[in-house]
Amino acid sequence: MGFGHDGDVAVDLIVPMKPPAAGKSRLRGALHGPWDERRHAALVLALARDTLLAATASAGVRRVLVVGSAPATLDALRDLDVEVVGEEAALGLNGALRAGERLLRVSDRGATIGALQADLPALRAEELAAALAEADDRRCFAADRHGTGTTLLVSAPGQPLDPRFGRGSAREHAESGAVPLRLAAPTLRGDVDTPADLEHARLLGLGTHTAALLERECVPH
Ligand SMILES: Nc1nc2c(ncn2[C@@H]2O[C@H](COP(=O)(O)OP(=O)(O)OP(=O)(O)O)[C@@H](O)[C@H]2O)c(=O)[nH]1
Ligand SMILES: C=C(OP(=O)(O)O)C(=O)O
Repeated sequence: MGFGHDGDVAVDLIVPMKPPAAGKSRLRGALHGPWDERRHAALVLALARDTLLAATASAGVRRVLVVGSAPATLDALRDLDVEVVGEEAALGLNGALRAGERLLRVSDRGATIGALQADLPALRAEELAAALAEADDRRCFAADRHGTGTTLLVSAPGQPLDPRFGRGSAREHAESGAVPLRLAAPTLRGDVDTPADLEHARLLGLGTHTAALLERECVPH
């Protein structure tokens, strides 16, 4: 349980996403010019694409399930090694994560389930793998670089994920008994909610899709 055939940890990850044009509203000032739905959605999808490429390349990751509130808006991600499903109803962020967990447990009741944010464009597979290894069958979380949000929550094998994402989620996860991961993992903690976060991720080293999009959009650096 929680281990792959080779004896390594094996985690099924859920990545929740709103429609890209609607999500990440605090990032609306990141691109130049008047806000444009199509360009904003392209940025949000680029962030997700880089996140998902790192997640699927990470040791210790078995499946990656993207749970979208409107999955048709996520078609651009279907060429990746991920599954894309929709919520049956508007469930909210934690409801969508619980729905993803139920779906994954149909295949493996004893699975180790993780929730990963979709806005980690500098994420390195090695850092995610190290975080999953440190979790070591305990319910654990990685706080974001500000210490307030959560970028990764992992269940114990076969045990509830019990997601408490939202404002102040790092504290909520700690108070619910999840163990804070200690490793530095700056790219895992570098979620992008604001233009300042995007600049921080750029300093860490953006994934190729976000970097190319910013280059096309002529965002100075
Ligand atoms: N499937 C699903 N994903 C959600 C839902 N609400 C939020 N998310 C996703 O969860 C992640 C974190 O959500 P939030 O912190 O609310 O981010 P956001 O709403 O995209 O960003 P802001 O508009 O800037 O607050 C983002 O990737 C969202 O797209 C939901 O109801 N269903
Ligand atoms: C919902 C969360 O993320 P964000 O930083 O995108 O608000 C969270 O950290 O729980």
